[in-house]
Amino acid sequence: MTKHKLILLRHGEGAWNKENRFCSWVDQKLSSNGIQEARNCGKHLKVLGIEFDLVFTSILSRSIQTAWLVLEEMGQEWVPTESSWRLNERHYGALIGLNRAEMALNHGEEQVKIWRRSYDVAPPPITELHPYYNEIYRDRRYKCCDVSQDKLPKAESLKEVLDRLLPYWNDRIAPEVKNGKTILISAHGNSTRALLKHLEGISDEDIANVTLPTGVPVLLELDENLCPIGRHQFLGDQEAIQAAIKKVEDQGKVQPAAK
Ligand SMILES: O=C(O)[C@@H](COP(=O)(O)O)OP(=O)(O)O
Repeated sequence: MTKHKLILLRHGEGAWNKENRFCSWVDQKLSSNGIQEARNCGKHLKVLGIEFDLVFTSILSRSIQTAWLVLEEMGQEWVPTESSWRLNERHYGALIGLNRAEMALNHGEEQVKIWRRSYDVAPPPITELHPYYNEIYRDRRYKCCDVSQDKLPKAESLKEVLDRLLPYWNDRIAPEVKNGKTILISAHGNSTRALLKHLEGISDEDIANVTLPTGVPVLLELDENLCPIGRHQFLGDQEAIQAAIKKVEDQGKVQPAAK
């Protein structure tokens, strides 16, 4: 049986991951910890003998920077890389820039969980009054997309992320996987969750329980029809990975001191 190896990666920790703010389409760079996470990821993949043929990223710096650092650690900087807005993080709309724990205090942990992890509920849309509206929509990178600027999202559910990601997967990435290319997709928590949901056939309910920590490579093995052979695996120290997953889940809870 043909086995295609696909590595999915949520970028290393970004400055706003650290501050527990919804970052989404704001172009934050990696924190020093995030740089180290990306480097460690590259070291780990090198030890495993992975040889990439192609790399796909979003058009947000944290995913591109992560891919560079991974490739540098692996001595594979030459590997062709392609970036698309379709791999961008979920558009968190009006929540962009807000602190998750403060939102939990003001709106309740359950509401924050619905905004973060439900499949088909979108957060309230971003408007022109939002402090990051211009920074996002006046950015030149969004003039170079395969849709016009006015068609870009103003908020997205995970379902809407999958809807805009799927054409790129089907037309651009899947054919390369089928051709036997070993591929790294360096993207984001929710764009990766959307793709995993699609490839593994995870239900709308169960996807709420899939959480990705930063900088941890996820291995997915696929057969010739791109059906998964077994479940996705987090590569690395399993205990540390479980602790990192819990930390991401707890970001949407009221901080103990404020309870
Ligand atoms: O937009 C963000 O802040 C996080 C995801 O946030 P949550 O869905 O985990 O709240 O995306 P990423 O760091 O992967 O780019």
